Amino acid sequence: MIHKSPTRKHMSRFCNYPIPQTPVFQTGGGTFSNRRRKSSVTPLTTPLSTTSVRRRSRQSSPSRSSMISSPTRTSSGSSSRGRSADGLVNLDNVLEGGTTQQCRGTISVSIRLKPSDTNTRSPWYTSDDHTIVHNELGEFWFDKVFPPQTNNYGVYEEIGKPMIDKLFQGYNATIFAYGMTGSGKTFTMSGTRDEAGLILLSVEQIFAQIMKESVNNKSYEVKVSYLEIYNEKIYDLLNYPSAKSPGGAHGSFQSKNVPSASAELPVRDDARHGVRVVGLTEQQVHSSEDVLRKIELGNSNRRTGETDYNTRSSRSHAIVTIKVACTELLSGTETTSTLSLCDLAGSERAAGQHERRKEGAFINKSLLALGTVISKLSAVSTAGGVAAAPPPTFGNSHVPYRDSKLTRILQPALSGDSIVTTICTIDTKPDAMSETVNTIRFASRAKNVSMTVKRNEAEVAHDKNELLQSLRRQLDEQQDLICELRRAQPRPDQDSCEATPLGLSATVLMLRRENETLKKKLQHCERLLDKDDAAVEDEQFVEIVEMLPPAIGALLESKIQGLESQLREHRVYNAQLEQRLSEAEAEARLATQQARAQTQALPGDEDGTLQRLVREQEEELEELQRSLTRKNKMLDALQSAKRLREGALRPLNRGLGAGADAGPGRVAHKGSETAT
Ligand SMILES: Nc1ncnc2c1ncn2[C@@H]1O[C@H](COP(=O)(O)OP(=O)(O)OP(=O)(O)O)[C@@H](O)[C@H]1O
Repeated sequence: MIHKSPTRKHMSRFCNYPIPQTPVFQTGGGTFSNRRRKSSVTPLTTPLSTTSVRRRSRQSSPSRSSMISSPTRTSSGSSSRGRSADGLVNLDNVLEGGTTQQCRGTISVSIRLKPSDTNTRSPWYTSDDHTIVHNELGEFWFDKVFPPQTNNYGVYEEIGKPMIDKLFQGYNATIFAYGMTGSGKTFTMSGTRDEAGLILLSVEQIFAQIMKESVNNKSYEVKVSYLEIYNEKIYDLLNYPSAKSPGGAHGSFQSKNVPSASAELPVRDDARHGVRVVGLTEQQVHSSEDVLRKIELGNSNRRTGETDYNTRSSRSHAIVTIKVACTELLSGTETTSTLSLCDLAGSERAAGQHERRKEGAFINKSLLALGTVISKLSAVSTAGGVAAAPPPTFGNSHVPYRDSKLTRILQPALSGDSIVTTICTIDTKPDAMSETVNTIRFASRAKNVSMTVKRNEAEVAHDKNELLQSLRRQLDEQQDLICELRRAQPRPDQDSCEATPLGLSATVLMLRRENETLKKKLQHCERLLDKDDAAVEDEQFVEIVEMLPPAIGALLESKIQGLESQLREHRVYNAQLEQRLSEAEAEARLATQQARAQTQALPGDEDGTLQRLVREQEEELEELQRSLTRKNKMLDALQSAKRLREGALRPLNRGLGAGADAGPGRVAHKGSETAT
């Protein structure tokens, strides 16, 4: 089957099939076109053409789908068409009992070309969004190919944002950058001062999403951890000992802070949590600025050194993990998902300097281990994918995860605990050819790996007291942070800054809003607690409730109490609003009188200050009036809901022979007297 160009145009941009315009040979996710000539490139240790290249003609056989897992293939038979909102997440939702509990598909793989810094013509170029072409080796097809002019935001939009969406649906997500030294992994993940990278952009999106979701009776807690694997040892980048001695335990690297050997952390298999790094600190964060500060601290601790290709080369693999715990306030259930962002150290040829050579050996060994794991997974996926059955789950015995710390840490993600996206960065200059081809080969294999990813389950994590305490803690922390930010805020004019919110930075305003939301949630929880203790005194009501099945009785009681409680709260709030309104009216009257008097006294008030003052007061008055109207409407709605509820209970009362005396609205409990 040969795809013609019109078909190609109409295929989804996220479709996993290679859709060449000409007959092609295929290597994993990448493809060789039949324009391929005999390669004159020698540095390949294993020629691509002899490893996994298969003739295109075979692809039309049933086994074709096994070579590259199709995102459209699911056990439920659902199609991935219209899945474009998921961006480069190559997975289909699988419906179980009406809800999505897992996804199936493949690792998504993209290639990013580094802009050339020479005038030499590169043999590599992109022919469309999915295809990278080498003059001699031919075409390679991936989920996305980013041409050199793409900026970090463009990359984030395609591969970061969809992962954040999945994170908020309860899935874990992992993004890792792979490529030779100097090809742009750190540039992509961490960015520069002028151009934010995937980490910062993702974190900003997470907090923006939290602000959006918090109004729906949800509370969020975000924690960050940051580790590096240097010479096969794991270190906590956020918890370095303060020892600062250039050229310490690990020789000469540019890091200012040098860890003592005791900082090495062990990795363990834990029956409850799976693979975990023991002793790795998780620090709570409240804003993207907060995360940024921590990442900057971590980066300053990360080992860097100079290589032939990069003056500031990362000599370690670094993994930032952002854990987002969402608590449903009404049910008390908690779902935790994690986003892992990995900036791997770059593969390289042997360096001249001893220290670089030693580091390079460790880096290459662990990247080789990762390559082997990916190859195994790819092979298992290819074999398992022949049948239309779901992809196999990979037992530890098949895949050598234990060959390096990197693969051990990535094991849960690669075994279906997480949605995985990889961005492979390449430098297209001629002397990087061998490493670039290795990267393309790695990417092609990764492209074959099938995954079944489970959504994290909600757990009943807290009783209400714990929840209340946690919210109080969050509130205190928010308030401390606001005070801190206020103190740090430059104040050109002491009075005006305090008096008007316009004097505050956007961050403080955002924190204030967040704080307000938290306060409301706290009050809500306190009310829930009060309700739990409130005794229902009306005998008839108790009798009715006791006759009902316990679950319905409890629900009914809780609903009634909720309504009463809301009604009381709105009454109080209404009274406060009325009070504020009359105060504001009085103030406005006074201000108007003063303004008039002063305008008369100073007919030349050309700057209009007084008029502005009056206008502002009037606007505030109007806003308060609008707010009061809104509250009154809510009060009406609540009262009408209460009437409905009483109406619904009436037949029950009658049925029990108790309604005659009780009458509508007499089902009462502690504190409900004022609520009719
Ligand atoms: N897409 C890009 N656009 C502009 N500059 C880039 C790009 N990619 C990389 N660079 C620049 O190239 C240099 C090396 O990039 P970077 O440090 O990100 O490489 P790396 O792959 O992380 O290398 P290593 O593995 O050695 O740490 C940096 O100066 C970086 O700013």
